[in-house]
Amino acid sequence: MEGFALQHQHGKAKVRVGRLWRGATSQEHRFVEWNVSVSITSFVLPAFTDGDNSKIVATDSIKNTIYYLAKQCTEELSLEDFGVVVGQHFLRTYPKIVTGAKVILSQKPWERVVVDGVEHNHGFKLGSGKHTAEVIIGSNGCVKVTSGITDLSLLKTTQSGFEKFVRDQFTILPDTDERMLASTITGVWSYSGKPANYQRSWEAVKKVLMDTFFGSPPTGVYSPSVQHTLYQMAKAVLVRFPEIENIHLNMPNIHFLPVNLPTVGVKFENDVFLPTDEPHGSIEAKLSRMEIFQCKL
Ligand SMILES: O=c1[nH]c(=O)c2[nH]c(=O)[nH]c2[nH]1
Repeated sequence: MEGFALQHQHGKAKVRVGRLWRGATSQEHRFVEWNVSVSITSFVLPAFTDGDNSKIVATDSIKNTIYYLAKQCTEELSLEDFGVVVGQHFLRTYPKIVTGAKVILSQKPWERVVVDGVEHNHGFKLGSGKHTAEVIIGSNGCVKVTSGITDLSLLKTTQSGFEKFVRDQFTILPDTDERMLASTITGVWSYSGKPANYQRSWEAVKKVLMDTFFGSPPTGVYSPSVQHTLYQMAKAVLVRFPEIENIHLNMPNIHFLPVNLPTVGVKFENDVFLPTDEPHGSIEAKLSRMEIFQCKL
């Protein structure tokens, strides 16, 4: 091809879908709001090189297919399972054209409202922490699923410090064993095997992440750094869920700056803060299971 190599894909990005399941017998409505992006790899090189569109599945058709498949899913299903349905559709419908599909999804955190301790049949409010997923399907039908969470904003007002770090001529920050700890967490984890229920699994992972960040309600748990807390959170997930093979956590350290007003005699006593968004500490890590190599003697 004219001495060049071209890698290409096409699809539709950010297709917004609301899906309501009304329940045949109960009054209880189930509702999700999804954002779906599909990207397919296919034999459409002539479209790029020669203007021959004859093998292009139109991105408009891809968008319409997403709505069609949402309609076909008459039973409630998880974000991940819908991603698999969408990806497999294109490979199965066009086996001679489509060689792979990548589906990136997110779910708005609508959650059922509870009124006076009773779950509402059809009332929802926005919660925190957005469920994300990515499904990659190869030409051999092999499916790779990752799940994730974004915008999980957590804050604790004590049981956090940062001490004994490198000191040089640029160091102003004092050691402290008493500070706020706040982060807006993004996490992505991959499954080696399919969990019984992706949505239940996602909720359980979110709970483990939060419980580990905060520690027990009365006393909490001391965090000597964001790094250490991140590691504890990631480790707790891998220990608790054998079907998860790795987890990547991004935990910006969102600073609450001490307010001192010396001219009027106001001294910071961990009471009045200046909340900030930027700049923030940028701390991320991926924890994976070690592969165990067995020697044959
Ligand atoms: O938990 C922290 N980790 C750091 O690496 C760091 N750096 C910094 O200035 N404050 C903090 N806090």
